[in-house]
Amino acid sequence: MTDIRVGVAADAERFLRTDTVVWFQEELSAPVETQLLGVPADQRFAAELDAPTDPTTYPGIYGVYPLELAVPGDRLVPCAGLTWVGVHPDHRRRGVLSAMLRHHFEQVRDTPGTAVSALHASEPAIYGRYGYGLASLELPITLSRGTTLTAPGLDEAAGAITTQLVSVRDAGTPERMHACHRAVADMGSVVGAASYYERLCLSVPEWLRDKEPWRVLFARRDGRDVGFAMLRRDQKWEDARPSGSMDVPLLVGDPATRLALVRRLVDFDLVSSVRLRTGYAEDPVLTWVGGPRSTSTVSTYDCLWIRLVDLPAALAARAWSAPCDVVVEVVDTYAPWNAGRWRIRADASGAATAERTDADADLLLPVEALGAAYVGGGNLVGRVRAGLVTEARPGAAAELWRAMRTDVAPAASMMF
Ligand SMILES: CC(=O)SCCNC(=O)CCNC(=O)[C@H](O)C(C)(C)COP(=O)(O)OP(=O)(O)OC[C@H]1O[C@@H](n2cnc3c(N)ncnc32)[C@H](O)[C@@H]1OP(=O)(O)O
Repeated sequence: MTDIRVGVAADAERFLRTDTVVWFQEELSAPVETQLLGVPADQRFAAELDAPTDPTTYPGIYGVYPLELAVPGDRLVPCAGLTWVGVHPDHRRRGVLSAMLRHHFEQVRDTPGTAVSALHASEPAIYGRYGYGLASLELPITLSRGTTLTAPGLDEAAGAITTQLVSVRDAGTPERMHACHRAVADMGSVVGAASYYERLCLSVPEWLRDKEPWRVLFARRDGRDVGFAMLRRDQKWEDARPSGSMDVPLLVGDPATRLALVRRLVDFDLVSSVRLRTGYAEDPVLTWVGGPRSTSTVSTYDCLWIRLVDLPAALAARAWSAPCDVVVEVVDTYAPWNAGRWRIRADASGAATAERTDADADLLLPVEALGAAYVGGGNLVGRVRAGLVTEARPGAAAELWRAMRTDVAPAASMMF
């Protein structure tokens, strides 16, 4: 078999061209570095083969956005945001992705301070084999114009919010978005680096065509930004009646701020439906409107996939919900340094350690089960019942799960 070598992609144009072939996209007029904004040059990687290949593209590419993940305990921890993954159609199904992911895990392992990798999957069947667990769900919610949102306990705080609509092209918009997001990241969501918000605010002509530029509705309290909704409207008329739609990929703020923002979003002139791509399993929006049948539609998709790359460091980085003392036997093919037996102990203060042990295992689990449970979304008892985790000591899965679960389900993470 041909050898596959993975390293930094020195040729940015070749990297971009590979992406264009993989995703069968039109070529954009924006400069190469503009299109790659947010992926630092030393975080663009490529696979090369020993055999001769097309010199204008790479056989495979991937990139990493430097992110922060909001974990239990109200903390932001560094997280490698795996993205731009693509294998040239001529080289698929020969192990290029597998080689790139082995490389990615070694890179993350060797990056001080970063213990987890996360992604959004193009197809859900790809990443479980590499140790990523499905950590949260996304429930896009569509609301009709004028939907009533009932939240008596938040009315006063929401009433103190004013809103301001700006364009992504207005000076300072990415910086304001970044500052708001870092200040109020919901548990389970990710926050980008400053350059990621510049990327969100790019106005590439081919992405716009007949569409309005993205806009940002900032929420302000006492003269300060406290949240925002990113939005775009699409004009439409049916039988001479306005039936425009609005797309909202990002909604940030504490509950009262989100209430004020959503109330404003369902009260835009000429817009008859608002699609919040930010919904999640325990999203208060679903409660405020009176349940799923009070929406126009609500659907369910996989959202963030999380992979523990440095298992003991990752487990120690979050707060734990209850004490536990459980020995787990971890199966990990792609990051073999995690494989084997670990004693996981959490105390009443919420601190936890994972240490190597020779003691008998209480639980046998694939590393993706810990990734799925990392922000409190993937029920370990449910996995035992589903035959995906094996319990040697009855009650061990419940003990570990009670320590890892969280009071509310993880929020949906923004797309990256
Ligand atoms: C985080 C992100 O960026 S998500 C974006 C992912 N990229 C895409 O979807 C772009 C289009 N697809 C591609 O570029 C490629 O098909 C990739 C990247 C998904 C897979 O690359 P390949 O080099 O073909 O994968 P590789 O040969 O290493 O396959 C490894 C295993 O995954 C399986 N696999 C690969 N792709 C898929 C898929 N789409 N669905 C199910 N299984 C898959 C292979 O069958 C193989 O299984 P095996 O180990 O049991 O034999």
